[in-house]
Amino acid sequence: MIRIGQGFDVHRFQEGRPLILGGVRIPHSHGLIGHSDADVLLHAITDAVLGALGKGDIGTYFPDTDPAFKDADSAELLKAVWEMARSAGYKLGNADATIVAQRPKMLPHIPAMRERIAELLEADVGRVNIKATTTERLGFTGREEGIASLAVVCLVKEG
Ligand SMILES: Nc1ccn([C@@H]2O[C@H](COP(=O)(O)O)[C@@H](O)[C@H]2O)c(=O)n1
Ligand SMILES: C[C@@]1(CO)OP(=O)(O)OP(=O)(O)OC[C@H]1O
Repeated sequence: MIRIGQGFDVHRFQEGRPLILGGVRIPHSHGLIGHSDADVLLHAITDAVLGALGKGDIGTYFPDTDPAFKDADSAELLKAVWEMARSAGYKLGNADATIVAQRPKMLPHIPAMRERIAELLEADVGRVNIKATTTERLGFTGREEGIASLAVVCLVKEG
């Protein structure tokens, strides 16, 4: 059995916040704000896993009104969702994601993000691909107001 899910998320920049993407701290003047640590890449991947499972979205399980998830480590949220996939008998086929950001340059940080995401999804790093693009200074990402991420996840189960 093969199941596919997609995810999309956006978070706003604020000066002086830590920037955490794909579970990796990235040096930058601004970080993202949210109820959690605002890891927009892990949120998109979490939603893609839930989409593949047909189990709703990240806010269904971790509401942004619940103080329990204030400043939550998004890696822990993805781990909990991955446990749902694993207990249903799925393994990662592959994950592919795009970070939409004018700055900072993501390329130097992508190997570390791939390693961390592969670890969270209990898969070889070759099954995880992360890309980055600017929007050529157009729109909210181009104005550096925030970062968007998109993700697709394919889950596979024997039989
Ligand atoms: N924040 C970003 C954005 C892009 N990259 C890398 O640059 C390449 C060219 O980006 P364009 O938006 O001009 O197509 C892109 O393919 C990425 O490799 C990046 O590292 N960080
Ligand atoms: C992760 C959660 C929960 O802390 O909060 P945020 O960091 O605001 O992220 P978002 O992608 O807006 O929605 C999911 C939330 O429920």
